[in-house]
Amino acid sequence: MVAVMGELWSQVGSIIASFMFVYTIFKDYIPYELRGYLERYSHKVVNLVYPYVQITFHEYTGERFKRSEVYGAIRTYLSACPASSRAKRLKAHDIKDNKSLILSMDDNEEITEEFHGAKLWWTSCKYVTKSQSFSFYPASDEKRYYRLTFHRRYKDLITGSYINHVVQEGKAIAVRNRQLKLYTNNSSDDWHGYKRTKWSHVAFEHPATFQTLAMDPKQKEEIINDLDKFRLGKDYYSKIGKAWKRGYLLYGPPGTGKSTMIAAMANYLEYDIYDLELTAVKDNTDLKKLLIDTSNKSIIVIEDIDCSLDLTGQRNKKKDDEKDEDDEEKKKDAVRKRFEEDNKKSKVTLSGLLNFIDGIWSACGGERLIVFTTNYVDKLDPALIRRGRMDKHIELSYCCFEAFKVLANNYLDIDSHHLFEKIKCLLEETDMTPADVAENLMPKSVIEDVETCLKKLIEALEMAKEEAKKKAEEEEAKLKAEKEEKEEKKSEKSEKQDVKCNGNVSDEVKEENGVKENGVIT
Ligand SMILES: Nc1ncnc2c1ncn2[C@@H]1O[C@H](COP(=O)(O)OP(=O)(O)OP(=O)(O)O)[C@@H](O)[C@H]1O
Ligand SMILES: [Mg+2]
Repeated sequence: MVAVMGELWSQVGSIIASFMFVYTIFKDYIPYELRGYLERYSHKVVNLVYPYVQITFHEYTGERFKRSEVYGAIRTYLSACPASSRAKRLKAHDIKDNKSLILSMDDNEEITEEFHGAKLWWTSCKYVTKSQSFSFYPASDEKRYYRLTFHRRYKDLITGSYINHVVQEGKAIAVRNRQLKLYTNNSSDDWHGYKRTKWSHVAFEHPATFQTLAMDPKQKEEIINDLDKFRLGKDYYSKIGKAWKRGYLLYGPPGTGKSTMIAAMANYLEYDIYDLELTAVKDNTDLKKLLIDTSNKSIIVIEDIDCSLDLTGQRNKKKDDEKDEDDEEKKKDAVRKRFEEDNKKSKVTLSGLLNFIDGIWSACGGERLIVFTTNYVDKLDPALIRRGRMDKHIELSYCCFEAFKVLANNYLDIDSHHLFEKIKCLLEETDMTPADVAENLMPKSVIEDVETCLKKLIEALEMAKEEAKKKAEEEEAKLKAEKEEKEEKKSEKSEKQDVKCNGNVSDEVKEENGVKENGVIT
C-alpha cells in the first residue's frame, strides 16, 4: 500500500514537473501581472500537493576543493544495502584483493529504502557543464550528487537519525572493505585537461610488515607504540589544541629499509599512501591543493627530501658562457630558453613546504602522517626537521645481529644456527646494510640450503671487512702522506725563512763590515 502511494505521489510530482516545464516555455506570452500571481500561487499549490522533501549530497564541496566524505559514505552504504540488489544498472569500481566485487548504483538509477516505517528514495544524479574554452580535450565538468526524497512528515527522523546512520554505516563498511591505495600526484599541468584528478592511484599491495622489518627490536616496539598512540589520539590532539597529524623523518644510508618501513606503517595502520613527487608540483598553491585533496587516514610521503628540490630558493647562477655572447639574437634566444626552463621547474619553496607540513591548511582533515626520507640528514634545513614538524626522527642504520635474526627467520625460516656466533662477531666489526644481508641470505637456486646461504653471507661479510680494512689503510696512508707533505712544506718554508734571515743578517753584517772596512780604509 505504502509503495503504491509512494509511486502515486511521485507521478504527481512528475505531472507538476511537466507543468512547470510547459510554463517556462509559454511564460513570455502571459501578461506580467498574471505571471506574478501564477508564480506565487503555484509554489503554494506545489507545497500543498507535493508533500515531499528532497536533500542533495554533492560529490565535491568547497568549490571543488575537496571530495565530500559524506558523499563517499553514502555511496558505500548504498552499494551494500539490500535494496541496491534490486537496482538494474550498477557500476563496478573497486575489487578488494581480486576477490569481492564492489558495486554501486549507476547514474540516474533509483533505489527505495525503508527506515523505521519511513519510505525514502535515493537517486544518483549527474549533470554536465561544458566549459567554454576550446581545447583538444574538452574539459566537460561532470558533477555528481545523490538525491534523497522522503515525505515531509519524516523530516525529523531522516535529518535527525537516518542520515547519521547512513554515514556511520557507510564509513564502517568502507573500513571493512578497505583496499589500501598508493597515490602519486599528477603534474600540475594535467589538472585541467581530460585527466582532471590531482592524484592517480593503484592498489597498494606491498607485503612488508613490522614482523618482516629487520631492525633493533626495542626501536621497533617504540615506533609501533608511537603509531598506536597516534591512531587512538583523536581526543588527545583536540585537547591539546594540535592538528591530528604527526611527522616522521626516516634517515640512514641507502638500503637500510626506509621505504620498507613506510610500507610496513601503511599496512599496520591500514592507511593509504600519498607518494608526493615534489618536482612535479608547480608552486606552493598547487602544493596546498594537493594536501587538501588527500583523504584522512593517510601517510603523505616525500622520499629523498634532500634531492627533491633546491629548497634554499636560490636561483641557478648564470652560465658563464652566456656572458660572452655578443650576438643580440643569440642572447635573446638564450634568455627565452632560460625563462621557459625556469617556468617548467618547480617553484615550490622551503617556506611553502613548511606551510604544507604545519601551516593552517594542514589542519584540514586529520589522521595524517607525514614521512620524509633522506640519506643525508645533515643536508636538511633545521627549520624543516624541527620537532613539531618532524616529531620523530628515526635512524635506520646498518644491520645489527638482532636485525639479522629477523632476516634469517624471514628468508631461511631459522631461529638459530651454529654459524650465528661467527656472523654476530662479523656484523659487530663490519657495516653491511640489511638490503645486502638479505640479498646474501636469499637462496639463488633449489640446491642452496641454509648452511650454504649463511656461508655465503659470512664470505660477503669477510670480504666487506677486508675491503673496509683496505680502505681504512689507504685513507690512513693518504692522510699520512698529506701530513708529511704539509710538514715538509712547513720545514721548507721555515728553512727558506732562516736562509733569508741569515742572508739579511750576513748582508747587514757585511754592510756594517763594509762600512767599517770602508771607514778603516778610507
Ligand atoms: N630493515 C630491513 N628489513 C627488511 N628488509 C630490508 C630492510 N632494509 C632493507 N631491506 C630490503 O632491502 C631492499 C631495499 O630497502 P629499501 O628500499 O627499504 O631501502 P631504503 O632505505 O629506502 O633505500 P634508499 O635510501 O636507497 O631509498 C628492500 O626491498 C628490502 O627487501
Ligand atoms: Mg627508499
